[in-house]
Amino acid sequence: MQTLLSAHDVVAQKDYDPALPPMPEDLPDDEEATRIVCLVKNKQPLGATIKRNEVTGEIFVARVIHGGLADRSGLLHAGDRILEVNGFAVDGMEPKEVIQVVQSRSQGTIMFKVVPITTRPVNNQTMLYVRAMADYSPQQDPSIPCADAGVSFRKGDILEIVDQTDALWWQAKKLPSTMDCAGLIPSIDLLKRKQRELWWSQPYQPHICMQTLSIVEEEEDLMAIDDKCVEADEEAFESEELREEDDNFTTNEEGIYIAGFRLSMRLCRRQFHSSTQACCHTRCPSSCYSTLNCPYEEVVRYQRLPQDAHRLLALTGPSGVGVNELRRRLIEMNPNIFQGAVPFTTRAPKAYEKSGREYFFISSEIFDSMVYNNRFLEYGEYKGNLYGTSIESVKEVLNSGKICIIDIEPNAIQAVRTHELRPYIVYVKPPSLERLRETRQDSCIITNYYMNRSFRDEDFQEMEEAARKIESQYWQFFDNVIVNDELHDSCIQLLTVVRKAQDEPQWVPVSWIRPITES
Ligand SMILES: Nc1ncnc2c1ncn2[C@@H]1O[C@H](COP(=O)(O)OP(=O)(O)OP(=O)(O)O)[C@@H](O)[C@H]1O
Repeated sequence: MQTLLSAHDVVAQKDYDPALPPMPEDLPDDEEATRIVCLVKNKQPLGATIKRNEVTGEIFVARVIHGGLADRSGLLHAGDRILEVNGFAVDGMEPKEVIQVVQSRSQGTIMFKVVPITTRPVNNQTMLYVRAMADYSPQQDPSIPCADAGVSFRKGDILEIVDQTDALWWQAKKLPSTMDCAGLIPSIDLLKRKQRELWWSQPYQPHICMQTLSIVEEEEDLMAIDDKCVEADEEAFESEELREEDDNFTTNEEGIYIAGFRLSMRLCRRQFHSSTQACCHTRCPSSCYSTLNCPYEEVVRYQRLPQDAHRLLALTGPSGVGVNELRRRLIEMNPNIFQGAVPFTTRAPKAYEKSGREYFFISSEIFDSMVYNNRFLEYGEYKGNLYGTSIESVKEVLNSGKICIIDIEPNAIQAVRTHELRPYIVYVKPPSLERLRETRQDSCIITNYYMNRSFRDEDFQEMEEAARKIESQYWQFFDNVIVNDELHDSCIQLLTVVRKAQDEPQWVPVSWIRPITES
């Protein structure tokens, strides 16, 4: 017992605090209150940046990175003035020289003598989650205070913003993250400014959306030339369409009709997708100009409740990649669960057609008024008739309790992304050229001019090129990506993705959950 007590006394009398330098005796009365901060550093960075007052030469802590060593110590704060590092007076030094002093002690104890900031800003910020709508690389940004402290991100990445106190540099973590430590990202204003500078610094390069428009014009020219060399005349073409529908798209045994696969509708969308991007600045939604307005989109985690309507499933991809094939297979496999939306048209019904089954047949006046009232997700013209997929058609399927599955041109994504449809957007990506050649040997495509012809090498190259353009403009909007290599595997993948979309929490724009009410 006595040994135990004496052991206690020995331990209790020992001094475990770090040995601080003795207080100088000749301290002037007006000496500022200083704090000695001792940090034991392992290999990880200190987690703070510094800046120099160019007039006085004084060195200050510019920011403390959330979750970093300095932050976790709770002893260093943005605005603290650094007097000494490991006994070296730093006033008048260049920030680089100060960093060298810190780095010379890559591990072990570092001692800072600081004048603490008197009024520390209260951090009353709530956590914010955003989806990046642009790419950012700190290593290529000469204006970042410390490139090593930066977080790089790609379009579509989810960022957890933990600090917005600085007007220029926010602190964030890229999710999913196992790191405690945040990093620097440009604030929304700074990123907008950077994008604007990039935009205006390339005045002679055609902007992406303008390129798309010129492609459309080219296609229309081609169409005019090709009218002379189509394999079949219009009638024969129509009858091909009829045969296709007889084979695949009539009522099946249970009386379920697969809507939205009609050839004219598909061709009109392909030809006239320019109608949703009439003007670069106002309508080009997702590319160049609008990302300047919103480089970060605020998002929340959303879990659909069993009683809620299903989320719309929208497939998109370059022409010929297999969007329709995947959609058709999904509906055929589970017609009680999946259904397409019935499109509208101004063309006259054929003898075998029923309104509300193949199409809703309406007059041009009604069609125009629906366009005027923004009731179409997509619309266009083909051979003098108008075709379009309406919001109501989609809602009708969703309200019936089924999952509505549609395919859209990428430039219709913005029209689909509304809180009432809450779409889950799947991008169908082509595999490598080699795999396209191997897997599409027995497949046929429908081109603007030929009904069913074998794939050619130039089709694959066009597909790859189109995929590159789509990805560079729209990647941020894709909730999931399926590489359509082996068809069977892609179908299984799509089924898994659908289950995820409906039953697992997903990041969605905050405006879908808390719609902005106009006052
Ligand atoms: N993974 C695949 N392997 C082999 N053939 C495929 C695969 N996916 C699709 N196909 C075939 O490729 C052809 C084009 O597919 P599909 O009609 O679905 O294209 P799409 O993406 O809808 O393009 P578009 O809208 O321009 O018609 C079809 O004959 C289809 O059966």
